[in-house]
Amino acid sequence: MTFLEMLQAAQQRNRSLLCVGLDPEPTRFPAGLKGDATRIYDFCARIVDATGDLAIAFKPQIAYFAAHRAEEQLERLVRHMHAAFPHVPVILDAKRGDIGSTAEQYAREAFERYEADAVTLSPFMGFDSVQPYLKYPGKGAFLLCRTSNPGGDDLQNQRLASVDGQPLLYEHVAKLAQGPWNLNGQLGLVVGATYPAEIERVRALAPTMPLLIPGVGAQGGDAVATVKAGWRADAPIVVNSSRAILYASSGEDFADAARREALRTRDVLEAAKG
Ligand SMILES: O=C(O)c1cc(=O)[nH]c(=O)n1[C@@H]1O[C@H](COP(=O)(O)O)[C@@H](O)[C@H]1O
Repeated sequence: MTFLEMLQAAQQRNRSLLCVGLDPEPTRFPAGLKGDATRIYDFCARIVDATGDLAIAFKPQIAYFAAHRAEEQLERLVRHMHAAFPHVPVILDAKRGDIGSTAEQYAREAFERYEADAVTLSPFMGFDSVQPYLKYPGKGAFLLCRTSNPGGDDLQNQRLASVDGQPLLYEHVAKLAQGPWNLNGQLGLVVGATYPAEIERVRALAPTMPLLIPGVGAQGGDAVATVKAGWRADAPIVVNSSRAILYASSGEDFADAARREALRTRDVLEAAKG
């Protein structure tokens, strides 16, 4: 099964475009777990169990584990995701980007060590920095294109005078990813929910690619506008929310509250398909 097929199957099975982001911050854990980095797995596994039937994907952010020396907890968590929800793909958010020989190690880390189904990558170093990830059949790679943060403007909105049609940098990334870089149909693009007009533009340039769209929830992106701009029946969108789900309650009921928020967001996204 290809990564794209996995996404399509999860979308249909769970009737969902919602990606549950795992960005565990021990200081925000509920009493009993609060401040204890050895309990990252326990916190995240409760969230996974409470939301897995509502998700098109899970997206653990590697920095939140590595910063606490919790890489082994991340390995265990991904194994748990695969065992409990085998039809829900896992996107490792690592935003890697390096020369080919180093990229081979990052690819091995993402796909062999952590057993992720897809990874996020920075395309800044060019195609040879992306190619090693494409040697893993069935795995996906999402390239940062038009990111959700305000500073995304600094480079991504610059015009490339040397390229035909003088596109903006993010438009050029979208064209490369839809065209010559997408050797085996493994690529997708990252576009922020905070910029629906740019989602629409990316969708026009990359009509068949899966889009990973973070920025609803804590960053205030418009979920309805996101779906209207990016969703197509034959090209999935994966709309990520992390903190709004993880920290929906700081009490003992955190997993139930996470489920309620995931359900609410899932339903808003579904309704917006029209
Ligand atoms: O690649 C990403 O996942 C990503 C790209 C982007 O443009 N913006 C963005 O927020 N992200 C990630 O998506 C998550 C958003 O988290 P919340 O703002 O808490 O929903 C974080 O893990 C970010 O690192």
